[in-house]
Amino acid sequence: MRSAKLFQYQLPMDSGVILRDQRLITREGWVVELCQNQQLAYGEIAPLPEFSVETATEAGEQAQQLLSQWVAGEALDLESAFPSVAFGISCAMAELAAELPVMGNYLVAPLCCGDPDDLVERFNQTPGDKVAKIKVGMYEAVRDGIVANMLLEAIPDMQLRLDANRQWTPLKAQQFAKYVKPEHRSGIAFLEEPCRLPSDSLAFAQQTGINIAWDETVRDAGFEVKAEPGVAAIIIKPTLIGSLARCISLIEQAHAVGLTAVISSSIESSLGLNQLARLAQWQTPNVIPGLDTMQLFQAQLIQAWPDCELPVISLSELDMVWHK
Ligand SMILES: O=C(O)CCC(=O)c1ccccc1C(=O)O
Ligand SMILES: [Mg+2]
Repeated sequence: MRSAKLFQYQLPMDSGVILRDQRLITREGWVVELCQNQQLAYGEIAPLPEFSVETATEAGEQAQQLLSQWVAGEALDLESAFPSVAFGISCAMAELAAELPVMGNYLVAPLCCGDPDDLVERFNQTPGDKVAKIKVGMYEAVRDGIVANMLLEAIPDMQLRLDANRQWTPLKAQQFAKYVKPEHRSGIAFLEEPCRLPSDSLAFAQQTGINIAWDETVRDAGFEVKAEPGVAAIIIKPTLIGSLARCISLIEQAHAVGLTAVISSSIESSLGLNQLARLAQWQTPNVIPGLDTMQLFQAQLIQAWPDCELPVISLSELDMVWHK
């Protein structure tokens, strides 16, 4: 016997969360509940404004269709579903089948704003490799270069991940690189998407010896996982990519050609973030995931994130919008 429910959630965000051109005041999404033989399983469907192709409304409508099929015992075609819907439903199905292991990797790469004392303190509080991430490309490229160089000098045993989100022209990317001393460049684990064009990013990596990672490019039509000089990693944001099976296939392809795969958040609530930590522990056990996004919220959802003190909104407080 099967039944399914869909709940709607809205969570208040911290005041300063900007997505591309838009301030994100509330995070909106859906919680899927699957029930089979009295066993319950959950998943989160949360298209990210400015990043997802689908809206929350469209995702909710498609989720209802797919959940109806699931209740009727039909096979689901998640590969043609919206990525956020495919991810949320496949997570709930994997939980039900006890395929998604319970243990998570909660050692996130701290998102840091450039203060080395801040980072040193965070590293002192957490075990594991020292890996941090900074966003670049928002201010002067030269300033970004100086900050990166300073952090690498201050914490020599740290691996730094940088993320430019395609903000630089090739010239600006060069200006950045000029300020990172050659001896520090190996301390950069990777720089995500320096330039608008992937070909410019590749040329940058090969000219500067700074490794890059694909993030946006992974979601471009026709993307193929392949080893290329200067490419170290691919970033997997499941809510933007699709089903667990699709994410795992990309991870396996990356590993097969010697690339690192990094599971990363699309600003899911604590519910989805916990599942991402579990996916990371399962499929990329030796890689610190990019999941330091709880700090962007003012509340958690259903399941708390480790050591996060924000209030937790329970399932019974959500509106059930559909059930079958
Ligand atoms: O990757 C991380 O460490 C955090 C997540 C993150 O950076 C992100 C989250 C949502 C949308 C875009 C981005 C981004 O890569 O800039
Ligand atoms: Mg990015």
